[in-house]
Amino acid sequence: MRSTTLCLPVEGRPAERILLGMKKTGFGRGKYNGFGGKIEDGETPVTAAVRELKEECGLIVREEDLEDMGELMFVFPENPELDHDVHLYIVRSWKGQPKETPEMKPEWFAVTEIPYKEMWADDSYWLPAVLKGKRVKGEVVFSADNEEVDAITIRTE
Ligand SMILES: Nc1[nH]c(=O)nc2c1ncn2[C@H]1C[C@H](O)[C@@H](COP(=O)(O)OP(=O)(O)OP(=O)(O)O)O1
Repeated sequence: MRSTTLCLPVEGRPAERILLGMKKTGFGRGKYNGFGGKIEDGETPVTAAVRELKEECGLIVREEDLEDMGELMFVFPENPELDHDVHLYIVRSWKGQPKETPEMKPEWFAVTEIPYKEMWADDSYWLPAVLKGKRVKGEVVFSADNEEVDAITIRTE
């Protein structure tokens, strides 16, 4: 099973704005999402999160500026090869400006205007808690078409 990262740049504490990216290629194409991807051999979740953020939207962050917001497991019963876990991070400090890359088109949203209908179906269950500063741990089971949530267990800390 693969492990991935998902990093959410935000402004404000509590969060007032969030940077999301419209994914242009690969898994989750056509959806707004945080920035991240597979943890490669030899990487830690944190080093992978730093690399992916730069690759996908050009922001340069320090490892110590990543706030660990927990871990989620995504299960696709009809496509077990898609099963993966994701290490979640929030970051509030970076260098550079968000820029469009071949993978993602970044866009700022007020936290009151997050486009949940154009995001992965699980996000509306856990993202509000994470934006309030709560760490989450949980599991999401997707429907046969990978578009709906069939079951979800989220614990907040
Ligand atoms: N249900 C879900 N909800 C969510 O909010 N993010 C999800 C998600 N399922 C996957 N993701 C995120 C996690 C991770 O950042 C990304 C998937 O990473 P992958 O490595 O599979 O895809 P990529 O096409 O980005 O590949 P690489 O960048 O080449 O590693 O999508």
